[in-house]
Amino acid sequence: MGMTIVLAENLHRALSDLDSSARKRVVDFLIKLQVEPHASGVRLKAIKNPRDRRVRTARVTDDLRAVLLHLGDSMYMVQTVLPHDDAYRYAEQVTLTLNPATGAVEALETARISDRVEQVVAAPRQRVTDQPPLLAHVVDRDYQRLGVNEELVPALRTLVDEADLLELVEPLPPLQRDVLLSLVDRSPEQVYADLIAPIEAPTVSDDIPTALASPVNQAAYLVVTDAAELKDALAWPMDRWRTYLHPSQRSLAYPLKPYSGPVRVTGGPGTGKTVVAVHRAVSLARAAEPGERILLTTYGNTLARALGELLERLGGKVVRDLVDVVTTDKLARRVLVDAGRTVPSPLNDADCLAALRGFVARTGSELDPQLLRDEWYRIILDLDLTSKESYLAAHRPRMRRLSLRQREQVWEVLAGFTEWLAEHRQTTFPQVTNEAAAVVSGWETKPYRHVVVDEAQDMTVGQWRLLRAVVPEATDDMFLVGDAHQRIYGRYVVLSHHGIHTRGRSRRLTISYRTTREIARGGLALLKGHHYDDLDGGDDTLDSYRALTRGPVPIVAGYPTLAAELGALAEQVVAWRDVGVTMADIAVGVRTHQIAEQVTAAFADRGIPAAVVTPETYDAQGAVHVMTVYRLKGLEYRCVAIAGMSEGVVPPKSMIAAVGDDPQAQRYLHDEERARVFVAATRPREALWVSWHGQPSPLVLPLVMMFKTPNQECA
Ligand SMILES: Nc1ncnc2c1ncn2[C@@H]1O[C@H](COP(=O)(O)OP(=O)(O)OP(=O)(O)O)[C@@H](O)[C@H]1O
Repeated sequence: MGMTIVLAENLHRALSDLDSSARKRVVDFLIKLQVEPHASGVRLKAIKNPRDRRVRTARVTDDLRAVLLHLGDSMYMVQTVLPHDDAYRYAEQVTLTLNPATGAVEALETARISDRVEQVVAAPRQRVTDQPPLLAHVVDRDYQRLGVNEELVPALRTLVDEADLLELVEPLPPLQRDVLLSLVDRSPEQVYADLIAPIEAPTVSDDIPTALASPVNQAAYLVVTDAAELKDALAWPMDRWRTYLHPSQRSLAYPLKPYSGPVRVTGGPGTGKTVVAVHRAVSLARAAEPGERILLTTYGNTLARALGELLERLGGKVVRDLVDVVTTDKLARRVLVDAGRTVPSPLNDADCLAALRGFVARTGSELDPQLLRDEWYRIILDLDLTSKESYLAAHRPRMRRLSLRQREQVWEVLAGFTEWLAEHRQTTFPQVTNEAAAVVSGWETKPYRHVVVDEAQDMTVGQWRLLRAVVPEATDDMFLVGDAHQRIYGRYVVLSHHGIHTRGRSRRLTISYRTTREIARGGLALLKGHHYDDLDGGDDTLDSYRALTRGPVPIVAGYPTLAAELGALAEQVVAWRDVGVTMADIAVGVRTHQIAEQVTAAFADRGIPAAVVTPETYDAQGAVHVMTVYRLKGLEYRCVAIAGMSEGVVPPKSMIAAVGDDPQAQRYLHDEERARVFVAATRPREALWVSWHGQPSPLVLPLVMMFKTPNQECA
């Protein structure tokens, strides 16, 4: 029988520093260790004077040594792989302990921790400054309750500078690091609620193999017992989230007992909602009874494709085959086709608007086609209203105010338009969705046992009706993730009004794993002073939203002309490339397709490869990805530029003119546009650029105030 091998998260970090041939040698070594531990190639050596007697080293290449801990007759934990001297230094000082507060198994580098503590305590700036300590609001008992190593406390009491804190936390295990960085601007109670309370059953076991099975440790260690699993876990490139979910994420995706009904998870950008949704789909698929199917759905094509890829990478083909990954629009068509109906290819939003324009021009109506489409989509079709009376009496949350006479006119034009569409054998997605919801409601056997929804904030009422109807009301029936701050299509929904009751089963994720603190701060500034809902009629807030890594300050700059702006942006792209960012890890988000074309043309003139991204080309290799801010939703890149953020473009002049002086309509327009800017601004993992020509859009002014360098003048 082979060995049980425990892979520490640390090892993955060490592997990312190695080139591919060295990584392959590490994988070969680990497979030998797992399969034939006594083979001649694997020599495990105890070292002199270890702090932890279980420590062993092993040769991987002439230069590289693995550092392991022998945890029992047939169990080894692999901590890291380092160059020879570093490996021995690490091996001498590492010690494996159980955190009494959290139950986490922690590999502590005691000497490094002591050195950092000494440095901080002795740092000259501590003595000359009269600033209060950074963590003055935390008392010793808090540290104990939050599982912070007691050796750090003297340094934590005195440090005044966040840079010192970053130094201090660098050698710590991930959970302690998260706790300490979170304490900078949160109370100990909030940090406890966010990071420690979600650790289910933090029963501290003295026995490390037993402790490794608890959720908190599954976040930092992967236990493997066969070579295939080992190979898969070390496949490259490796996404850390595949294996090391944060306890607050893991407890959502892999709950200890079934949920008694629908679950709602909210959280700001990059908090891992998609990752949790995909893990949830995997966990449901693995537990599925024969014949049960799972639906994993979202709003747009690009995202659905990305979800399918994540699912397969995480769960493999067996899981992928049990889960239908489709947009909710496609689901609607599929249901009708399965019911034997003929469905013409539906018009998309833009085509529907064009058809309405033509119809309005032919009938001589003076109503604005955009308004007509909004009334049709957001009220008549969304609420599935089939009579004029029901339309005139309908509740109109977040819609433009219209007089009774105007609404009568709207109904008449739209009744005519609906007939015209039917005569021409055309339909739209909301119509197909309503028909599908009605059809599937009548089915005794539902097509799915579980439904998982990503980007829930952008689903329409009609889509919720359909989603509720495709799955029976039962345990674990629906799992929804979303964020109203990122609602870019203005669909305000109260889930409980549509038979989706999540009360008592809602959770919020708060740590962004994507953005830097600087970018998160900018994102929050964009939304400051505005209110957001929690998808179920309550309020949501990003008060506890935070990022843990640092990065460059966003570049926020205005130019006199579009040509000057795109010239400067091209220089920035070259600067990113020069520091090693690949072209396909750079995205440019703009407000319109026309500006997207102008960006690619300007880049082409300067020899920078760039492609306007569609769902089919979203992974275009070797080129900067240029797209509208809508398409950036759900995606992420190392560097993101949002360009053309000028007054009159964001929001577009034509839309401002169309809403006229109705203050409510103006507010909704600005809310939607703000959400788009917010979504775009929170896509980068490392660097953000925001620019405009002429005057800046009022929506980016908070960024201008926060980041603009004094020598950059607005044009
Ligand atoms: N536990 C984790 N450890 C490391 N990385 C993680 C973890 N969870 C998520 N990530 C990474 O953080 C990034 C954001 O995750 P994800 O896309 O799931 O967030 P999201 O909340 O859906 O974001 P958005 O709302 O902005 O679309 C991804 O790169 C993901 O791989």
